[in-house]
Amino acid sequence: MTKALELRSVSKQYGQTRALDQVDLDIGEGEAVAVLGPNGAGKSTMLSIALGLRAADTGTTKVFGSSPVEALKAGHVGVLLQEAGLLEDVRVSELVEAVAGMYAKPLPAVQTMRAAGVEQLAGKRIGQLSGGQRQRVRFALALAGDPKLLVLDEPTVGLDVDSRRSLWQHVRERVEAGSTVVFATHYLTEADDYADRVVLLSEGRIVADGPVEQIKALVGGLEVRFTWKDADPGRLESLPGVRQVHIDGPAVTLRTNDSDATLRALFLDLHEIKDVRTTATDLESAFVSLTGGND
Ligand SMILES: Nc1ncnc2c1ncn2[C@@H]1O[C@H](COP(=O)(O)OP(=O)(O)OP(=O)(O)O)[C@@H](O)[C@H]1O
Repeated sequence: MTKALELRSVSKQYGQTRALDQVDLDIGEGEAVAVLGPNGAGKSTMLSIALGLRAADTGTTKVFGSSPVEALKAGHVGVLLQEAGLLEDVRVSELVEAVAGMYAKPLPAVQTMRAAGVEQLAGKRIGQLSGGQRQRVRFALALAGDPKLLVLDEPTVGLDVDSRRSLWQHVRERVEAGSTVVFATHYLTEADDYADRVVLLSEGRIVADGPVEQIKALVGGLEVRFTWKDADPGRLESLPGVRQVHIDGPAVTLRTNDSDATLRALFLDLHEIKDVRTTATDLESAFVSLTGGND
């Protein structure tokens, strides 16, 4: 089966900064993949190399089996980049129509504008739009060619809650119809809610790659939270199953491989604790643990 995206040993250096270090990545058609990582991890660099907008120093990149530039020319790829410039003097509908006109099989402009929530803004000039409205126009331009692959770099930055929801709803509809979506985000809940797979980047390297559930499982088990006024870290560390102890004032969080054993020992031993809760490790904890928490 043709892959939507294939990176092989891709490296990129800016001066002394190694932005990408031997990255291998395969994304199949129909996948929804979130690229996560702290600031400077290499997310934008990786996406722009995948799009042919920056050249890698070494390695190869293929989009639907061709070079990224050929795939773009063929109209297979729609792109939303961080803070991409827009022409200030043209009206929204004119811009959407102009971009659609560059593709072989575009969506009707009205449909694109409706999908991106900019229908009501069609007659406005770009220069009159707010930051969030501009971001929705960028999304419209990414959709204009009805692409098989959507690449979105932090697509919901600056969007209000309703606009975010509607953007993701549209993205999911496209994925369900067979399109591929790759997006970079800092919002872990977006990866959790809208991606099937998470690629975690840290210092230019992929440190984890898999289904959301698998990434969560990598850091393992459950968290046990409770309050204990004068928590004794040594005692907590010696409880069965406990891998990690975090104390913040009276609030204690334990990460454990064996929550049953941890809870049994807690209740037997420590009568002063209150408000015990257990929760599955969330993506945020997985992220902090796997990237060293420098976001
Ligand atoms: N044009 C450039 N010139 C020099 N250094 C650059 C350039 N672009 C990126 N870098 C550096 O490369 C590294 C990776 O940057 P990149 O923008 O890919 O990270 P990112 O994960 O997208 O970060 P963010 O979450 O902040 O958007 C960073 O250390 C950054 O400072």
